Amino acid sequence: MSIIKVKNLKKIFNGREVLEGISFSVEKGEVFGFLGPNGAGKTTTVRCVLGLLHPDAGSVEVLGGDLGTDDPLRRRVGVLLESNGLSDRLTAQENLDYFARLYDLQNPEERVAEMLRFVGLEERKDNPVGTFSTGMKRKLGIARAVLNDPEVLFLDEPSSGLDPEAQLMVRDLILDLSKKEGMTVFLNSHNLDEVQRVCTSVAILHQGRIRAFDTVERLRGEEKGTHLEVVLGDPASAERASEILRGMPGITEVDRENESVTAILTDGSAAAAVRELVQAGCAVEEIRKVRRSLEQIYLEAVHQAEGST
Ligand SMILES: Nc1ncnc2c1ncn2[C@@H]1O[C@H](COP(=O)(O)OP(=O)(O)OP(=O)(O)O)[C@@H](O)[C@H]1O
Repeated sequence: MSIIKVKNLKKIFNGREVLEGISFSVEKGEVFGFLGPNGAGKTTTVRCVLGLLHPDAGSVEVLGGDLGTDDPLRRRVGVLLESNGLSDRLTAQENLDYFARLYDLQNPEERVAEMLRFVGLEERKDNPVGTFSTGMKRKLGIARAVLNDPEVLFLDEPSSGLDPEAQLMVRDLILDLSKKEGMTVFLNSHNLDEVQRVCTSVAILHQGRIRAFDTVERLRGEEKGTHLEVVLGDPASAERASEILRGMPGITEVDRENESVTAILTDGSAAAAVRELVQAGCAVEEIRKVRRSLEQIYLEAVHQAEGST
């Protein structure tokens, strides 16, 4: 079931098409990463999805409706944009109490206590937020965004400006929300490592067009099998090894570059393949399983797009 559906979305600013008819969807329970270089149109897309900006063409649906016009629907959505939406003068508890009243929660005290625990801030609940570190403020911002137990959560650059430890805490919170609470998460981020670790699907936007949109697993080619790289002692040995691998069942997409041979293992074990190479007299120096990183995929998509414009 699609929680977010974007179809042929167009947005024009000052006569310039900033979004050129983009389409993507986010399924229930997914953590979706929305990627793209500066100025690609990510914020514009998110503002259209949240109903803060009116598209020039196309359609946007969140939980089957329009967030721009449907008040009850907005209560089923959590949003954490650049600012954490907190008052520095109030304590952590007072901040959440305020939003609990705003959302008209049924058991506000319980829910606020639960959320302070969830983000690990119960011991600091009586301190003014102005005394908090950037990481603590971000965690409280996430607690604020999920206070009303939303079905879908929008996060804009949740780890920007955070040190590695705080980034890790934010990442764990996102994974907890997705795995334990079954929340659908829309993550707008430049942090490819974070996206690779938490997202199940991604879209890459570049100059107002979607250049890639798929599950992380498929983009990394993992559904095809295990990607292997075999390093041999010399190019001749590598050529011989690639011929042998090409003739083996359960191995596809064999490619050689200098002393290195890459292949995809669709069936059988890497050890059995290496045994055959060694028995045939190939000087195998190293074998490793390789995974395409999201960074490679991202850079390829962006460079391809730049080459085609
Ligand atoms: N209100 C506006 N009026 C005119 N142009 C705008 C407006 N908002 C955005 N733009 C332009 O639209 C393009 C896309 O901007 P957007 O902020 O959506 O990009 P982004 O992908 O979010 O970038 P970043 O990663 O830097 O935040 C940019 O060229 C920007 O200058």
